[in-house]
Formats: sequence, C-alpha cells, structure tokens
Amino acid sequence: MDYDILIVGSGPAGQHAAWQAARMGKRAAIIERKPSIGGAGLQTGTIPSKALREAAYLASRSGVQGMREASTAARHGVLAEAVRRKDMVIAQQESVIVKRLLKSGVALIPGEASFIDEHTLEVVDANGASRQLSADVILLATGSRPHRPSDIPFDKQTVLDSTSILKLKRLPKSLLVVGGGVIACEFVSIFAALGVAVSVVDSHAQLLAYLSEDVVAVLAESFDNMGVELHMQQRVVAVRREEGRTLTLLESGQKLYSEVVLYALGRVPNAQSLNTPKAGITLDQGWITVNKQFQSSVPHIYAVGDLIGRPALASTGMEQGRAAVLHAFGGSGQAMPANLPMAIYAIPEISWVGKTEKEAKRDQIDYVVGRGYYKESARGQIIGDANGLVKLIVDAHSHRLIGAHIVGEHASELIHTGQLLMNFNGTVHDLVANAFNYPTLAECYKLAALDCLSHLSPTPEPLL
Ligand SMILES: Cc1cc2nc3c(=O)[nH]c(=O)nc-3n(C[C@H](O)[C@H](O)[C@H](O)COP(=O)(O)OP(=O)(O)OC[C@H]3O[C@@H](n4cnc5c(N)ncnc54)[C@H](O)[C@@H]3O)c2cc1C
Ligand SMILES: NC(=O)c1ccc[n+]([C@@H]2O[C@H](COP(=O)([O-])OP(=O)(O)OC[C@H]3O[C@@H](n4cnc5c(N)ncnc54)[C@H](O)[C@@H]3O)[C@@H](O)[C@H]2O)c1
Repeated sequence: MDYDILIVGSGPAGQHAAWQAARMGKRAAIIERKPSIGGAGLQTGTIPSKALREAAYLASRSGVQGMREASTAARHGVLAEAVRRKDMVIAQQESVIVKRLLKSGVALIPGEASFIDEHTLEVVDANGASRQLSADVILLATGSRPHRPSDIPFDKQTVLDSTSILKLKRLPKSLLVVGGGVIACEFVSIFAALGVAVSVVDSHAQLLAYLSEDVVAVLAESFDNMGVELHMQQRVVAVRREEGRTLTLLESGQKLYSEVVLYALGRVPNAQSLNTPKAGITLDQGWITVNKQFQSSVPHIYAVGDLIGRPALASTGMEQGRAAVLHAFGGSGQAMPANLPMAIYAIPEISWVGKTEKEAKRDQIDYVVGRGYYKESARGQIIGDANGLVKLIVDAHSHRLIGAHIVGEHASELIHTGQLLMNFNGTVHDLVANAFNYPTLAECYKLAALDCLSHLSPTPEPLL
C-alpha cells in the first residue's frame, strides 16, 4: 500500500484526521481538488463569514444607529475593509494549516479523488494527469455545498448562495433572505448591521425553530432594532430576476422585491465525484451512512464531517476526524466528547450545549431553569449589552447541569464553562461555590445558578 491512510478533502474534518494520524506515526496524505486548502471551513464558510461578521459587528457599535446613519460611501468603505480583513485572515490561516500538516509529515496531493476499488483511489489533477494511490484506511471528508434547486436563477450577482454572497464587492440597498436557519441569521446580522434593508422569509413561526423561544426572542429584538422585516410562516415558491431587481413569490401570493436575494435552505453532500459504488459504500439520499465509529458500510472506509450530515459543523467535523483515526489505528482514549457546543454567530451571538427545555420535556426529565441576565452584571452594563442572557437547565433531582443556553456578546466563548461543568458531571452548587473574575459576563453563570437554587430542594438526591 502507498499510505497507511488516504484522506479525501482538506476541510476541518480531513485536516484533523490527517494531523491525528501523523501524531500516531502513520503515513498520511490529504487529496484536495481545489487549488486552496481548507474546504468550506476556511475558504467559503466558517472563517470568511466570521471575519465579515466581526467587521459588521464593530461597525454596528459605532454611534447610536450604527451604520444605518452612515453615508453610503462610508458603508461601502466598511465592506471593502471587511473583505480585505477576511481575505487576510483566510491567507494567514491557510499558511498556519499547511505548515502544521507538512511539519507533521502529511503529504498534500492535488487532484480529485474517486474510487477504483475499496483500497485504491484515482487522483486526477487540474492538468488532467491521473495516478492511482492505495491505502489500508481511506477517510472521506469531502464536505457539502449549498443546496441550489434548478428553478432558482442563481447568477452570483443578484441571486446568491452562501458562497457567492461572500464575494459581493458592494453593498446592495436591499437583501431578501430565503430561510430562517443558521446561515440566514448570520448573514442577516452582517448585512443589517451594515445598514442594508434586510427581509427574511421562513416557513416556521420562529427563526431557528429548534431553539428556545426566550433565547430567539433576544435575537428577534436585535433584528427588529436593525430594521429587519420578518415574513414568518411563509413559503417561497419562486425567485425571479427582473430588470434591476429580484422578485420573490410567496405561497400566500405576496410579492417581495429586493436588489439581491440570498437563498439559504440547507446544504447537499459532495459524494458524487467519489464514485462510491466502486467501493460498495452505502448512501442515504447522498449522505454517507456511518456507525458510531464513523465507519461506512465498508469497515476500513471512514466518513466524517458534512458528508455524513448533521450537525455538519467545522467544530464537530474536526472531532469526528480525530475520533475516526483513533478508531482506525486502535488508539486508546475517548472517541467523541459527550457534549458538543453549538454557536450561531449572529448579532447577538447564540450558543448552547446539552438539552433544550423541549428535549428535557421529551425525555421526561424533571428540571428547573435559572436565568442570569447580562444587565444584572456590571460587565454587561459596561459593554452595553442589556439583553444578554445565560439560561441554565438543571436536573431537579441530581442538581446536575443538563443544558446551558447563552444569547449575547461572547456567548460562543462563555458556553465552554457550562460544557466543562457538564462533562465533569457538575452541579449548580459547583457554580455557586466557584469564584469568578469581576466584572465579567461569566458571573451570569453564578446568577443563573443562584436562580436555579431558589427552585430546588436544598440538597440533591443521592444518585442511584
Ligand atoms: C456560511 C457558513 C458558515 C459556517 N459557520 C460555521 C461556524 O461558525 N462554525 C462551525 O463549526 N461551522 C460552520 N459552518 C459549517 C462548516 O463550514 C462545515 O461544517 C465544515 O466546513 C465541514 O467540514 P468538512 O471537512 O466536512 O468539509 P469541507 O470544509 O466542505 O471540505 C471538504 C473539501 O473536500 C474537497 N473535495 C470534495 N470532493 C473531493 C474529491 N472527490 N477529491 C478531492 N477533494 C474533494 C472540497 O474541495 C473541500 O475542500 C459554516 C458553513 C457555512 C456555509
Ligand atoms: N455557526 C454555525 O455553526 C453555522 C453557520 C452557518 C452554517 N452552518 C451549517 O450550515 C447548515 C445549513 O444551514 P442553512 O441555514 O442553510 O439551513 P437550515 O436547514 O439550518 O435552515 C433552513 C431554514 O429554511 C426554512 N425553509 C425551508 N423551506 C423553505 C421555503 N420554501 N420557504 C421559506 N423557508 C423555508 C426552514 O424552515 C429552516 O428554518 C447548517 O445546518 C450548519 O450545519 C453552521
């Protein structure tokens, strides 16, 4: 065999799989078909959108009305600077990743990979040159791309997906976002903060329908303050390009006009180019099916990241890549961490770990809720975040933390306190007994824990 492990795809999942294999002394190679390393995580998704969000967020903090009172020239200037920063961050991160992989001894092979048989891949590079490579283990991490129905007239100018919107050179006057999921909420935040007139159409009654009402209410209020128009419980049936504008037609018959449309209704897997039938791999509607160890139906072929479906995050893909390699080479240690944090980088940020109230009810868990508001903490007042909230969900019998939900500035960072407490089976009493820096937003954990105590019996019941 040419390698111990061949990894297809250089996104977060593939990178971390390769890095883990190299740390275990294995001969590892990553095959990537794009000229740049990093996948959607670095080139077209996570990092560019976060870099733009940061610039938009800082702009939104200038003056009472943020960018809405700024001149058009000033707003375009902010976008130009944001794009420059985004491109710089991508270049810097790409250099860090490439250096790390090469230093660890991982080979980077350009070209598109497809199966010849269950141990052999054909790799065709950009010049059409082809070669065959074999390995004991093959790990597929080819990711996903935006869902682009054939009846939506995508043109990279006025009807956009989450990849082409990152390339906008000037701010549109108005933007209509189809969908009220994660991608929608992040781009609504960016463009509304930059002073664009934004409207959203979503089929649910609530944005981010799976999250708690009280958490999403804070986001909805922020959107309202930025002038975002919500069209909830409405379905989009058609999008058309007209002279100088777009028309979005709703099931209700309503017509919405905007300069630009962002279509953000999920993603589809990059599985077709792999020619999976040659290796006998089972797929479910295009997604590769795996067991808990990330083995496909062919045990030495693993699949991780977006290619296996939800949660489809860079953060989880990295851990899946590491866990799959540990399993493949018999390494010891834990596989996937028990509680995976999630973050939505909207304005404000939303982050959570563990169960929602809906899930606790579904699992028939007796629980109490405690809330700590940013406005009650000195740090919250100093930074001017009056609406932030730390919400804890605690098992009423064991007093253990079973869920933490945060909305507000730095939510994506703060969540890790709750995550660690859950991973160490901590209780609300641990939070109350812990000293926090003052003034910090993290103190809201203590406020929320004290609120929980007011609804709980004084001592937890012993665990059976
Ligand atoms: C706008 C946006 C924002 C996001 N924000 C976040 C966030 O804040 N946090 C977060 O955790 N996640 C976020 N995500 C999700 C995250 O980007 C993905 O979950 C992650 O990139 C998936 O990693 P992956 O390694 O599975 O695949 P990808 O990153 O998609 O990489 C797959 C790679 O495989 C290559 N490839 C495909 N087929 C072949 C082939 N046959 N041969 C060779 N190479 C091939 C592709 O060119 C690509 O480079 C975001 C996504 C989007 C779109
Ligand atoms: N911060 C992050 O972690 C992050 C950020 C961006 C993207 N992502 C990844 O990208 C994935 C895709 O995100 P997404 O936002 O495209 O999809 P999504 O599935 O999260 O949201 C789609 C939304 O569109 C609505 N909808 C469906 N059909 C509709 C119609 N005809 N008309 C109006 N509304 C309709 C749905 O009700 C849903 O709310 C996420 O699941 C996640 O894995 C993660």
